[in-house]
Formats: sequence, structure tokens, C-alpha cells
Amino acid sequence: MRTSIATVCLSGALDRKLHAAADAGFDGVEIFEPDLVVSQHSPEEIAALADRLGLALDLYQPFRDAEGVDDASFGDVVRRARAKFALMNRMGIDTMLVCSNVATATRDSDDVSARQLAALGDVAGEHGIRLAYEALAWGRFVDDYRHAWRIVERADHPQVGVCLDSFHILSRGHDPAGIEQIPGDKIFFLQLADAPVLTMDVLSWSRHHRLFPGEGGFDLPAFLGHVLRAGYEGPISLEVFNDTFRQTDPERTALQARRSLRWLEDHAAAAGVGAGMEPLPDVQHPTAFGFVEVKGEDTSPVEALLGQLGFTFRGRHRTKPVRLWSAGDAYVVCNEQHARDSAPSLAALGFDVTDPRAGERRAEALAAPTRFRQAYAGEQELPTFAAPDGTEIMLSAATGSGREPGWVDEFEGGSPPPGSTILGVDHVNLVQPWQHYDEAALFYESVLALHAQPAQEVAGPAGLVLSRVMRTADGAVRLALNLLPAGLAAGAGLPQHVAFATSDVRAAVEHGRRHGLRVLDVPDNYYEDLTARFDLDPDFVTSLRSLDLLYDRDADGEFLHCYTRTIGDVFFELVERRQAYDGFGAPNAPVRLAAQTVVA
Ligand SMILES: O=C(O)c1ccc(O)c(O)c1
Ligand SMILES: [Mg+2]
Repeated sequence: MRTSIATVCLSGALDRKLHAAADAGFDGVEIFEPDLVVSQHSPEEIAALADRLGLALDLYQPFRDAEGVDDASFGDVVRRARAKFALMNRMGIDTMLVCSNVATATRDSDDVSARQLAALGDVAGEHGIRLAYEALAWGRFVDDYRHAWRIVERADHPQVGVCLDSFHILSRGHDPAGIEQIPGDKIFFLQLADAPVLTMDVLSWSRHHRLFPGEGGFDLPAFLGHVLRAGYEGPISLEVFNDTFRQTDPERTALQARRSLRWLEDHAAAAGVGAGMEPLPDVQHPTAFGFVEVKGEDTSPVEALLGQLGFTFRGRHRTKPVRLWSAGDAYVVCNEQHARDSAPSLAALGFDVTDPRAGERRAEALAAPTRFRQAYAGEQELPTFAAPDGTEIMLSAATGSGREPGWVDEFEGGSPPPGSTILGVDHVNLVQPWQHYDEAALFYESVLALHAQPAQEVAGPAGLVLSRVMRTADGAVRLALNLLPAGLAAGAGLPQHVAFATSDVRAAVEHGRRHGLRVLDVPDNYYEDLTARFDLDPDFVTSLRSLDLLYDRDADGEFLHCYTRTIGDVFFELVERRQAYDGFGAPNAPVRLAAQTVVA
């Protein structure tokens, strides 16, 4: 698969963008005209740099307001185009993207547009250049790829074909299956972008919110399938206008972009479409959280809290300053190694998988940074790599229910666990720095096949917090990613937390209270509101209030939960799911966020 990326996706000067694209492993780039216009380097210097870096210059873009104009204006279009064709010749670029007219079109006529594109095609042909005509979603008269194709068909010119851009097609809800009606050799270029599902005007959505494939709500694997089945053999290119990517490290963004295409290629390989599509090593679907690791200079306050929650001390590690606590299938490792001057925080997540080594091979193929973990003789080596926010992801071998993981034997001097109402880890909530939020979604989707549920917004003291849950289909692993807005430091009222599932949250809290547990205070107003929202038995509400328990209910079932106080950057939640409740008590999140801010 030949890969390309539009320079508009990356921040920095044009030469730095080219280095970043080449270092990430792209085969080519689309030169976005404004990037060239502001460059200190001549077109020849840029072309020579691309050549040195082994990057093809696949496309020059965009050429605007070319067709649908009156005859007098068309003369000026041809004058502008000639200048750009000459420039493209100097750079050795043979394809120009021509957008459907958004500004100067006055003639709503396929015949006029086709004649003008064919006339431009004649001039382009003199320069050995092809024109790829793209329907922008907000085009004045042409805003649908099927319409653009009808015009190209009518132009019937060897130099004139279409450019397909997934954003313009999927944002408008146009059926991409029609792509298969276009002959592959008339699709001159392919641009891919994902996007979050939003209700806003398409122009703003396109210019500010596009994402790399796998990060948003579009079905890009299916889209690419249509294009490849049409017989398209050109480069697969990314064109992502995104305010975050334009402000952050281009080297890192380019790697993220390349990962998105690697993931997409794997889907094409699995679907058996396209020539030479390489599959990734098989995904290892996590079957459970194997453990969570809290790290800090002094983890004893966390361990005291775990004791209050009904966890048992399982012992000290044979060789490292690490202690293990467990309850049911929930394992918490407390690590004081190399953690001087740091408050306790959630440092690592262990996922149980069938074959940890295979999972590691996939992570490496997706360029996830690997982390070295010292393992001594007789200790299990857990493949470890870093998520975008720096959390270490470790893969452990699933042992099946009822059996303890093998690595538990490395801990000595603790007690065997008695029965517990705690069943295991229900979910983990990770606050993500704004610049890594979308990268994190792609990371968990591509490396661990966790799929994103539609994003939600919950009210926090500093505004609405965007929250997206990534999970396995069976719910065995659920990871909630909350966006930390720019300007707020990590830990500013939004620390990470681990939720433990319990079969009886009231018994767990009562047990905890006898051992000194103080859960987060819930204001009386909350219970008044709860009674108004749901028709609840007053005694039931009284019992919730007496234990500071939060409550939610939907068509699937009921949810009772509570939060501990925060220690350093970490806190815990106890959750009891009744019937088939599958949510996270989102209506209660504002109560927690407000209470934590008061405490802090
Ligand atoms: O937003 C634009 O103007 C624009 C330009 C070129 C493209 O390929 C595109 O998809 C959008
Ligand atoms: Mg485009």
C-alpha cells in the first residue's frame, strides 16, 4: 500500500513537515499550497529535499474556483492554472487537486462545468498534468461525489478524473457504495479523514475537527473497501484539518497518522481487498484487567484505603519495592520503585490476553513505544508499552476464572484472600491531556481493539468534560477517557480512577466504614433531585443518603456507586451493576467533579 499525507495535517515549516512524514514512514506527501507559499525554500529546494528523503510529491492542492464560472472569468482561471502547472513542473508534481467551486460559480450547469474542466484538461495535458476534481461538501453547485463524477464523465478527458475525500462524502451521509460505479482509473486521488460525529455546519466541521482514521465516528474500513473494489491503485492519503494537530509536535502527529493507515491496511487485508495489503499480527482481545499499578514515593495511604475497601495484602515482591493487594479478581500493585518525590498515581494497566507475545508484536507493528521492565530469573516477563499519555500497558496471560495469575507467586509474606464482595475491576477512567486525546482513541482501537462508544459531555466545575468510553464488546474491559482541557494541569480536580465491581455496594461501604473509610460526600440536594427524577421508595433513598451512594437507572437496569477520597492523583470507585445496566452513572459525574473540587 502506498501511503501519503497532506502537509496541512502537520505543524511547522514545510521542510520540517517533510522530515516528519519521511521519518514516520510515509511514501509521499500532498503539497498544501499555503505551506509552499510561506516557505523560505524555493520549489526546487523543496522538491530536492523530498527526493533526498525518498518522498514522492503526489499532489499539489488546492486549486479553487475553477469551473461553473462565466466565460469572462474562465480566462482568468486558465491564466492562474498555467502559472500553477509551470510551478508543478518545476517540482515534478503531476496531479493537481481541483475543488468544486465554492465562491465564484454562477452557472449551475453540468455542461458548463464539464466543458471548463475539459478545457483546463487540455492546458494541463500540455504540462503532463492530471486534474483530480473533488466535490467539497459545501460546494456552490457541486457538493456530492456522484455529481462530480457525472461532470468528469461528461468532460470525457484523459487528464480529468475525480478526487475522493471520505470527509466530504461521509459528513453529508452520502452512500459510499456508489464509488464502486466509478472506473478505478478515473479515480485520480484518494484522501481519507475520520471525524467525530457532530451536528455543525460542514465547513467548520471539516476545517477544524477532522481526525485520522480510527479516531472518529466514520467507518473508514468500509469506505476504503469501496474505493479498492472500484480498482483504485493510487496512494492512500490523509488529509486532516485539525487545530490540535496543527499546534503539536509534527513528528509525533506523523507517527500517529502512519499508525492510522497501518490499522486501515490491516482491515483491507482482512477484507481481501486491494493489492499487497499487509495484515498486522492478530489482535489480542483483552479478556479482563489483569491488574492496575499505583506508583509513588509512598503508596501507604493508598494501601490503607485498599484495606478499608476490603482488599487483602498479598505480599511483597521477591526482588522489587512493590506490594500486591487483591480482592476478588481485582489486583492492585503498589510500586515505590524509581518514584522519588512523586505522589501516588495510576502508572500501569495490565490486560489479560491469550497470547501476550503476539499482542506485543502487534503493538510493535503499530509503532507503540515499548518499555523495558526488569524481570529476574523465574519471574514472568510482561510485554510493556506506553500509551500516548505515558500510562504503561502490560500484557499478562489470561488464566481463566477462579485461578490466580502466575505472577502472584512472586509476592511473599501476605495472607490468602478471604471471600470478598468485590468481584474485579469494572472500569478505569483516565484523564487525557488535550493534545493526546484522539491519539489515545486510535492507540486503544488499533493495539487492543477497544471500540469507542459515542462521546458524552458531563458538567465539571471548569466546564463540560468530554468523555469517551473505549471497551470490548462484552464489557470485560472498559476504559473511560476524559479530556483534560488545555490550560488545566493534570491533577487539577481530574485525577485517574479505578472502579471496582462489587456484588453489594452497601455491604462494602458499611464494612469500609467500620474500618475508617470515608467516601466522597454527596450533597442533600442530590437526593432531592434523585427523588424527583425517579419514583423511588423513600426508605431506599434514605439508605442511599446515609451511605453517600449515588444512583442511576435506565431501561437496562440500575447502578449504585460511590467514590473514595483522592490520594495524590488517584482515587477509587465502588460500583454495583444491577440487571443489565451497562453505563457509568454519567448523570452523577457532575456531583463527583464538584465534590472533588471542593475537597481539593
Ligand atoms: O477546506 C478546504 O478548502 C479544502 C481544500 C482541499 C481539500 O481537499 C479539502 O478536502 C478541503
Ligand atoms: Mg480533500
